Amino acid sequence: MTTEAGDLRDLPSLTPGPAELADLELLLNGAFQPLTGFLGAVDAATVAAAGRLADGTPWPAAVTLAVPEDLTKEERVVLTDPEGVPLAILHIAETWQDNVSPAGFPGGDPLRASETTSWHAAGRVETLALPEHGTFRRLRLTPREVRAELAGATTLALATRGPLHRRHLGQLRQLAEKLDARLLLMPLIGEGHDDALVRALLAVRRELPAGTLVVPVPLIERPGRDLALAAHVAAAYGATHFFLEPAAGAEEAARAGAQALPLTSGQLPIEPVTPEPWAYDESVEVWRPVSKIEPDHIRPEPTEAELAAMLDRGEKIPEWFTLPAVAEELRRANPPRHERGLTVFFTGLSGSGKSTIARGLADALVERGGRTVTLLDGDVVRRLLSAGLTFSRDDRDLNIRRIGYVAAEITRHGGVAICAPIAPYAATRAEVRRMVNAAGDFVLVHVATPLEECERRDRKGLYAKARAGLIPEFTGISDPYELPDDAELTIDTSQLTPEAAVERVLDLLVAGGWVRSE
Ligand SMILES: Nc1ncnc2c1ncn2[C@@H]1O[C@H](COP(=O)(O)OS(=O)(=O)O)[C@@H](OP(=O)(O)O)[C@H]1O
Ligand SMILES: Nc1ncnc2c1ncn2[C@@H]1O[C@H](COP(=O)(O)OP(=O)(O)O)[C@@H](O)[C@H]1O
Repeated sequence: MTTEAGDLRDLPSLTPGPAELADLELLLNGAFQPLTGFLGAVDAATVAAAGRLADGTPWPAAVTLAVPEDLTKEERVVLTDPEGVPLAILHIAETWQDNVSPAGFPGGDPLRASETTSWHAAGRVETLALPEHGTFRRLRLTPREVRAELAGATTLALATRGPLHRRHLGQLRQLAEKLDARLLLMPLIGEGHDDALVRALLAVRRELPAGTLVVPVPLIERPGRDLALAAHVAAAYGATHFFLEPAAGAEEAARAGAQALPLTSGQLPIEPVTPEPWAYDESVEVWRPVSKIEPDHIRPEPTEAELAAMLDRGEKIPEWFTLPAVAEELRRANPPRHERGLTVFFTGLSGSGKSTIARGLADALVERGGRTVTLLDGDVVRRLLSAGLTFSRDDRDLNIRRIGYVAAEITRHGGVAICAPIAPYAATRAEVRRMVNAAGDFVLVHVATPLEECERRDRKGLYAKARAGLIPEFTGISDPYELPDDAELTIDTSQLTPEAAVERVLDLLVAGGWVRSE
C-alpha cells in the first residue's frame, strides 16, 4: 500500500535522532540495499550475533529505529527531518523492546544501575522525499547516480573517517593502476561536524587519477561493524573492490571487542584489496613500496598519537608526511590547545565548592585574557535554561544534557565553558563528555568534598531540610551521587582555601596546554 499525500496530515509523525536520520537517508536512497526498512527483533539479533539477517543474507550491522511507546500502536508513522519536512512513511510491521544498561557505570552500585527499556519499530520505509539537510549535499550522490557515473568501470572504493596522507595516496595510485580501476573516496560523516574531513579528501583529489569521485556517506560509526557496513554501501554505489589497510580489521576488532566481524572476502560483498606496505624513503625523499627501500632509509611516519600531540602543541605537520592542504584542515579541526574550545565540568555534592571554584576559575581566565569564558553554574542554569525542571532522575539528566549542549556549542566556537552542576549520574556525564569531545576538549573536575563537610557548611540550610524529610530526593541524603572514575582532577576542599582550589585547576589547565603559563 502506498500513501496519498492527503493522508499524511492524519498520520502521527516522528523526527528520528541524527543517527537514525542518517540510516534513513541510506535506506531511502538504496545505499543499504537489500534492506528496505528498519530491522525487527529477530533480524537485529542475528545481525548482532552472526552478521546475517534471519533469512541468511549477509548484513553486518543492526539498522533500527527507536520510537516512543505511544507510537507502537500505530500502523504507519511519518518520519520527518529536523525541520519537520516529511521524508518517509514507516509501515510498521513489528514493534519490539530491548534492554539497554546505562553506559559508563562500571562497578557501580547495582541498585542505582537500573536498566532502561526502549521501544523500536520495524518495517518498510516508503520514500516521500530525499533529505535535503546536511553539508556537502551536492556531493552526496545516490547509488543510482554514482553507478551511472561509474558506468560499470572497475572501481576501488575507500571508506574513511580520517584524512589521507601521502602514503595512502601512493598506495591508491598504485592499486588504481594495477586494477585499472576508478577510485571512489567515501568520507564517512557521522553525527559530528565532519566538514573538515570532506574538505581534506577533496584536497587530495588532484593527486589521484582523473575521475576520482568523492562521495560523503552519512554513516554513523558502529565499532566492529563500520568497515563491513561501508563495504556494503560501496557495493551499492557500484564499487567492485574495497580498500582495506592491513591492520584495519584488527584495529576495529580491538576497539569493539568480540563483537567485530571478520573482514574477509567471504564476509564482504565486494573484493577487499590490501595495499602493499609503503614508507618514506629518506635517501630519495619519496614515498614508495617498502620492498624498494633499504631498511635504514625508511623514515617512520608519525603515529596518530604523535600527530595529535603535534596539533595540540600547534606544531607544523611535516610536508613530507601530508599535503599542506590536509595539514591545514587538520589544524583547523584541531587548533593548538591554547586556542581550542574547552569545557571544564565540575561535579560534586551540593556545598562541595563547585560554584566557588568555578567562579574563581572564570575570573582568573578572564584576568589572563585571550579566552572568552562562559560560566554555567548549577543554580543559575536552573533559574534560566532549566527553569521548571525538578530533581527527578529524568529532569536532572535533561538539565545536564542542556548544559552539555550549550557547553559543546561554546566549545565548538573556541570558547571556554565552565559548568558547575551536581551532575550525579555517571552515564549522563559521559554523554556530555562525548558531546563536547566532538567539538573540542573536556576536563572533568570532581569536587570530592566529603558529605559531612558539605553538610557542616550547609550554606543554604538545604541539608537540614533534607534530613528533616522536607526535601525528597536530596543528593547525598536521599538521592544517589555516582562517584566519577574518569575525573581529570579530584579536589577535596575540606582542607583547602578556595584560592588554592582554583590554583589546582589552573595548574592542570596550564600543564595540559589549554592555558599559557604566566
Ligand atoms: N533535591 C535536591 N537535590 C540536590 N540539590 C537540590 C535539590 N533541591 C534543590 N537543590 C539545589 O539545586 C542545586 C543543584 O542543582 P543542579 O542543577 O546542580 O542539580 S543536578 O545536576 O541537576 O542534579 C543545588 O545547588 P548547589 O548547592 O549549587 O549544588 C541545591 O542548592
Ligand atoms: N577550598 C574551597 N573551595 C570551594 N569552596 C570552599 C572551599 N573551602 C570552603 N569553601 C566554602 O564552601 C562553600 C561551597 O559552596 P558552593 O561553592 O556554593 O558549593 P556548590 O556550588 O558545590 O554547592 C562556600 O561557602 C565556600 O566558601
